[in-house]
Amino acid sequence: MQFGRPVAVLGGVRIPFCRQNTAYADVGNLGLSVRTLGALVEKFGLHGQRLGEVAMGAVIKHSSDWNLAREATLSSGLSPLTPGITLQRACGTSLDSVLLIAGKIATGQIDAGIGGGSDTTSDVPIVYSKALRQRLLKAAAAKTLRDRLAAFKGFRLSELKPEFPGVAEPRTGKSMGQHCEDMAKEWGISREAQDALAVDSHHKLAAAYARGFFDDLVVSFRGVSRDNILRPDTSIEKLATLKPAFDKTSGKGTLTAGNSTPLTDGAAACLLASDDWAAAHGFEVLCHIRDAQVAAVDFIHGEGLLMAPTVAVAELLARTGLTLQDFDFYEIHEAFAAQVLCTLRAWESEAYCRDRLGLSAPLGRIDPNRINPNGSSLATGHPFAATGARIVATAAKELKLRGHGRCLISICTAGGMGVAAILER
Ligand SMILES: CC(=O)CC(=O)SCCNC(=O)CCNC(=O)[C@H](O)C(C)(C)COP(=O)(O)OP(=O)(O)OC[C@H]1O[C@@H](n2cnc3c(N)ncnc32)[C@H](O)[C@@H]1OP(=O)(O)O
Repeated sequence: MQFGRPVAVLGGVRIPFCRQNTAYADVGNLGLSVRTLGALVEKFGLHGQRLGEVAMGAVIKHSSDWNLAREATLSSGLSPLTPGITLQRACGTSLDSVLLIAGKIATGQIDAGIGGGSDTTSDVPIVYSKALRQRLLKAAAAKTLRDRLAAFKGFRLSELKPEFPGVAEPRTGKSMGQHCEDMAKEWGISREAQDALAVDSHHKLAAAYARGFFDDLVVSFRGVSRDNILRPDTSIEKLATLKPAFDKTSGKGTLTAGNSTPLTDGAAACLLASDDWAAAHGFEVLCHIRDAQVAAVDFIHGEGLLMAPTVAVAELLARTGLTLQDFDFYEIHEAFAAQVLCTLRAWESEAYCRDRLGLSAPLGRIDPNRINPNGSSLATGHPFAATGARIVATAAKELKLRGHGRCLISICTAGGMGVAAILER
């Protein structure tokens, strides 16, 4: 994708992210999205305005959420004439929501729109067994009492066993954490390096809150005004005491609760527009989206599940003529500390860059001090479909404060995909 008309990011908001089964335990995706969209409408004074599109998503949602984006839009304060579309690309969802809106602005289909997403693991769809679902449907369609009762002939108590949505990849049966544990072993990522990255993320997020960075980015909800996952006082010594979470038996597991994202509830959204629309409404352009790229890896046949950002970024750099070092800072989603470190090591690896990315030289090292300057998912938490919009809003604010610069965004997703984008000011 290459943009035609410039696409401006005007800003974003999110609610504080909260650990599963805490402050938002009884809210649901619609409630999280409505609070967030409503706050964005408030921030930009968009009450009653008709925007071109609202794109939002959730990775785990109820069918009763219907078209979540449209339903949230109808309760947001925007004009009911604003359409809404719901999409899903696992943890890339709300970066993709932003990019969908960006594409529509770039091609002139719309002048302004909102991209965002939400997720809750506190209110997941728990369903009956397929056998019981079929019986219930048959019974509901039956025209006589006899047919209704016949639908339950041969019913077994085991059919009442509830089914929970899995966090495992359907093709491999392994969880994201197990896949990432495999990657950490393949790339030789140490426990110490993972813990250090995690502690750093908490400290950077705490510092950003302390200097007021999030004052206009995070809106309180349900009595919470700051991500309740954040542990400003965490330390390498404390993290070193935690037991492996995904490889509990081999004695070689390195991923723990401290260097993995916790299951999280939350939502985030960003306002995008053409330069003309921004000027006409008196809004400052925080930055522009220069370009973006999506890629996938063949994790079924041995590639690391969360390695696709290495490919997306390489392709993005090739198209834009930029090098990996041409960025003032990087927003690399921290699904797990190990996944960030594997990605960095792959970009530095001559063999990987040659054999997998088809490059004549490695993409090279990036300055660790330029990565996630305001903390990232290990400290904020990771409500899957909210993370992309959180990152875009954070990066746009950082660019505004710096006055100029360029940011590379990279997000790994379930299903072996990666989404990357470039923001510039
Ligand atoms: C989905 C996509 O498309 C792509 C992606 O992003 S992949 C990533 C998707 N996300 C996931 O897979 C979620 C992975 N995380 C999990 O499954 C779970 O959080 C987990 C299995 C890692 C841990 O679960 P848990 O054991 O319930 O964690 P939790 O009880 O909170 O923490 C365990 C201990 O660590 C401690 N701890 C955790 N983080 C800590 C920190 N930063 N500092 C100090 N202590 C910490 C806790 O206090 C707790 O200690 P106690 O036992 O003394 O109370």
